[in-house]
Amino acid sequence: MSVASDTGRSNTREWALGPETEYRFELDSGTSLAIRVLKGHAEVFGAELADGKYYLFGHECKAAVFTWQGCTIEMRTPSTEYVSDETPMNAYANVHLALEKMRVRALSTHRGSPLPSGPEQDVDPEPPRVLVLGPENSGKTTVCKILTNYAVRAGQGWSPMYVNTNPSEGGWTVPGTVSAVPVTAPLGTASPANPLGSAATSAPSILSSNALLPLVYWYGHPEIKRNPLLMDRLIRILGENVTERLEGDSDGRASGVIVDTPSSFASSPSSTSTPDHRQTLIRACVDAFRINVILVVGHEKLNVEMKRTYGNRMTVVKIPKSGGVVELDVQYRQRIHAQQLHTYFYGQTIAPPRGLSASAIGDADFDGHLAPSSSVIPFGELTFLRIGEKSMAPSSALPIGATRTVNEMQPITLDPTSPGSGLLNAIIALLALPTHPEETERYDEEVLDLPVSGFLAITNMDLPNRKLTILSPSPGTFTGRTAVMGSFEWSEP
Ligand SMILES: Nc1ncnc2c1ncn2[C@@H]1O[C@H](COP(=O)(O)OP(=O)(O)OP(=O)(O)O)[C@@H](O)[C@H]1O
Repeated sequence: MSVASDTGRSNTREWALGPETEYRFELDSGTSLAIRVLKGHAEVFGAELADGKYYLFGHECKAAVFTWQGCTIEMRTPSTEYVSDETPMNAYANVHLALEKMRVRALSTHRGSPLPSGPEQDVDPEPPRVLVLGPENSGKTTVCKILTNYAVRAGQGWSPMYVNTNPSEGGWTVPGTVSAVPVTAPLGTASPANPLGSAATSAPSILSSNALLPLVYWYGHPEIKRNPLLMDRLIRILGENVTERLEGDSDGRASGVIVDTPSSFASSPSSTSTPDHRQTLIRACVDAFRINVILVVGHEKLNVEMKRTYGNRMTVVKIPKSGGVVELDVQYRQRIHAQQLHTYFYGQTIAPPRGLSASAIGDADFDGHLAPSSSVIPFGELTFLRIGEKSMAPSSALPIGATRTVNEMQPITLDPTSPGSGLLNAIIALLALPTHPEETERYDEEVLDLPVSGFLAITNMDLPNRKLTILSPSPGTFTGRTAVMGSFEWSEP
């Protein structure tokens, strides 16, 4: 049972939540919410809330506070809110237990310890490498977060590798990327601008104890159909790097891999002229991350299709979609992209709701302010590239017999002096330096395989003096570096 009561203090309310219920909320633009647990235990998408500590939510965050045994929570300035006792948490917890068993067996084998007894005694123990698929707004990212957070909280020292292959979601950096990171502490949910918590690259030092250093590749666009070939290549290169990293780390390997995917992997794009690349991209993920478990969130047809394609060599399980998942529309997603870009450069700041002072919050949550650096550099200091043509029809849409002069993966050097360069206000990815210096001059397709060391925004172009102004998270020199443009634009808020 859930009971709300007014505490008498302005804009403060208490909710008593019954066992296995969740308090769901949606924040309007410009509002924030502070929640603390007064009694019992509660969690947000698998991350436990410490007793008595205020947790701030902002930037149109939509989330839920779930409790297994019941609890009392207090909140300030609630907006859209309701309590539900119909959640899929039991099903998700069962999946977690099954994955946990796989981890324990994989680690025991590696350490040469006897395997825990059970019917799987004869099966070669492999850690869980999980691919999460589902249609738009099915809650895939939330499932990935819950499973990752439960693994981290299991007290076994697991550090599951979280892989984000959804370029529409910023993950730890900016939208337009694919990334991976071994997670060692529960992933928070304060703002959709940081859907997986903060990363070390842009997090202030006060958060660094919890900071993550993701491996990031730049795709450059929010939609997969823009350049599926590039996406395929990035997934494979990310997979190679993840596998390489885990080879030397047996405990990390036993923790397994959890891969979040874009919704376009689950449903064909509506345009009839666009070839259906989803099967190819699902296969790219399966191969790249050596997937052995596929979770399909609430989609019977996809579940059947996956069982038919992969059922003979791995576990394919359909899991229920939560009734709490919010339908996010295109405008919301665009606002969040802008917010994510802003957060990357300026940090995350959530103003506490009215009536709650900064000292009551008592930590960095409410002010993760960063100071980016703006510098003026000559045109020649950076080499600018774009991958493929600006607007490119898929190969299948070309007239029969026609071949294109520029392919989807060809890096094209951009001339900042040319009026159509599109560089003004572009978000650009600064590529990591090649490990072999003799490769610095290569602008062939291999440049695509370089990870990103950071992102920049071009805020001004001075054509007469051949200079541009660049916003970067921290001061630095860019001489001789290569930067790749995508389709994201910077706008000062
Ligand atoms: N139980 C819940 N209660 C309230 N909000 C929720 C709940 N579960 C998920 N949400 C919210 O619903 C939104 C969509 O969820 P999520 O991002 O997990 O879906 P998705 O399937 O990964 O989305 P996409 O279509 O971008 O692939 C998010 O804002 C998330 O925080």
